[in-house]
Amino acid sequence: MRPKAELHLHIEGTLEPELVVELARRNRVELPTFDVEAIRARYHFVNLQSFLDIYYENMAVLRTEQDFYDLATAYLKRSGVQHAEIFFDPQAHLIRGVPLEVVFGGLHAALKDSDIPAALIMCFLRDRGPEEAEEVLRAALPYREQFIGVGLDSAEVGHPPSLYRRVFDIAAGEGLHRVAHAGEEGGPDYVWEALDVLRVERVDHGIRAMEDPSLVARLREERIPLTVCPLSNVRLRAVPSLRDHNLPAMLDEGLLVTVNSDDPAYFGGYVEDNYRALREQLGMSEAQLDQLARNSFEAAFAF
Ligand code: HPA
Ligand SMILES: [Zn+2]
Repeated sequence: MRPKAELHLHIEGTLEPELVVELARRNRVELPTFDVEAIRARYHFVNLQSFLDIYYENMAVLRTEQDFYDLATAYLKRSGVQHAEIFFDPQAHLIRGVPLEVVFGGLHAALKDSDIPAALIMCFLRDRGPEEAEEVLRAALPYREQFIGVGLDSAEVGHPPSLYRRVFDIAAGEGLHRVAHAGEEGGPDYVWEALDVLRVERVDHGIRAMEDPSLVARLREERIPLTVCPLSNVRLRAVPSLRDHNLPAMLDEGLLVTVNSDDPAYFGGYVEDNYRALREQLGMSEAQLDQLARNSFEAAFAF
């Protein structure tokens, strides 16, 4: 296995059905079913929103610092990577009454105890608006040393990056790195806004950037990394099948693309599974896969 870094991974998206059941029992949370296979059988998605509905629903089992510790520890043990920059969604927990100190406490301790170097990137839920994002950032500043950057995720279309200018400006002022999901379901205009308005240093997904040649030129010239998630794109129907994925074309354009798992518990695999699918289903060469793995270290913030 070639060494690689994971740069697009939502820690809540590593919540495997087995852990959902274990945590539900531990915390006495009612579930529609305690059958692991029945939980997994629900993971058929038609778009981003249909995934997000289940993703947020399952988070109900995450209640204590120990839960967040166990979640992150389980991921780090099975990630198969040498370095990880990990997203988390504090608002998804705050709105359920789980305080920020519980989330930071558990995740930070897990990263500290891990053999793999890892860092946290705090994401704003773009479908909850810019005011709440700013509140969360201010509430997180006492934990400033525990995260390296901010990101923007959740439902993309209708929630353009430009709405988040102020909170990203504040983050930049705090010396935080900046990334945003853009061009997953949204068009190239969302990627332009992420670059021009939010001043992001990496674009998460960004596959639809390929629809705009001048945007492709900008990304190439500035060597802006794109964190692509092939199995996620197939499962959320951002692409019809892996054979139709434009990842090889992105490489051919000279873009700094990387391969990542996004939400591996939901999309059928961790980073190595994504590489294997690219080899087996898309026929990508070992040289191309080597390039993608090297890119992941060049694109990392904290490596
Ligand atoms: O792929 C994603 N896109 C947007 N928001 C998300 N939150 C978890 N995964 C994703
Ligand atoms: Zn994502």
